[in-house]
Amino acid sequence: MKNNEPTPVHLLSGFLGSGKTTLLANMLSHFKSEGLKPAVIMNELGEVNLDGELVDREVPMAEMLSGCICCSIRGDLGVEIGALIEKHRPDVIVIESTGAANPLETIDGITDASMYQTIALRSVITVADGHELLERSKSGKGRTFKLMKEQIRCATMLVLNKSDKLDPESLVEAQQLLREMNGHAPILTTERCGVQDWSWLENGSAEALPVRTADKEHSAQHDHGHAGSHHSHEHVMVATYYMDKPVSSEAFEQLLRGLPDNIYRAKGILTFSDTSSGSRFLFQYAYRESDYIRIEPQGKVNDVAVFIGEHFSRERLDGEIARLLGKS
Ligand SMILES: Nc1nc2c(ncn2[C@@H]2O[C@H](COP(=O)(O)OP(=O)(O)OP(=O)(O)O)[C@@H](O)[C@H]2O)c(=O)[nH]1
Repeated sequence: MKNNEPTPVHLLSGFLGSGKTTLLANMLSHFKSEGLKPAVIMNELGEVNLDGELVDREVPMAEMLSGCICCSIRGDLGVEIGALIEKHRPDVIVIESTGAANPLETIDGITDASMYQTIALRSVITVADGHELLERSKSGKGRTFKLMKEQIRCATMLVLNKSDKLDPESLVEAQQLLREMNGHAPILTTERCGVQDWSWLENGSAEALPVRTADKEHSAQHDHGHAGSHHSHEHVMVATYYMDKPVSSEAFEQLLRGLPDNIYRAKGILTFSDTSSGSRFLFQYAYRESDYIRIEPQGKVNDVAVFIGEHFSRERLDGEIARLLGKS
């Protein structure tokens, strides 16, 4: 991992018992076979992490117990990520959320963390138990089904697991259902999450959920690395820009005012060039309202702006940020 490159983060979501831990174990073997050093954050609602027992003991792991990362212990996520990076310098971090977690809230928690840590959310992988999904879709209501749908909708990669429990006809039905709920994410059909080709971890999903720095040189490298797959997915959810210098507060406010409606949330930490020297602000933007709080962060904290929305044009935002930084 190069020093200034954000650590990629993959979020594993999926309903209780769908096969998340099975997939996690397979993912970790894959990373290790590539010579990469993974680290894991596991979240359990209970007091003990039983799944942790199933995962390779050599892999650094933080356990967040007795609460759900999407709500009660969300603030701790950044602290845990920071501690993992500091102590183990992993090449990649995988977060397994509880099956009960609301994925949008969890994504929000990760982007909160990216204000304090140099990380980049690269993919949201949702595991679905095909049989369970079909059963629940037949009744078509209830909170569980709603949550399942939400987890599927947010995914940049869908794993349709437990294919052994479905006859060929039901398998096609389950695939179609996933496609209806999420028109963008590729679908992998698996038994025991036996993924054969992991290449999407390095590129496909990263393009679907681009998180990049505003640094030109870095972007150029990034673009070069992924040449050819640039406009294959437009389902953009999060765009993160690490700012390498102060920006004008007026120009920034203008950028926020000009955001399209499908970018509904933004937040970050910025140093403004037109306020008294060294002034750093935490900004929040939601539902077209922005809010600034003056802060004095302890230790090294990046200037960063995170934008969250659906299907927005990343190119346009890239351009706006470059202009803000006086780079175009
Ligand atoms: N039949 C069948 N069972 C599977 C498959 N994949 C996983 N399982 C089993 O399903 C159970 C749940 O798998 P896990 O990987 O623990 O699922 P999880 O999503 O992490 O579960 P929670 O931690 O409870 O949310 C385990 O007993 C697995 O052995 C599959 O493809 N087919």
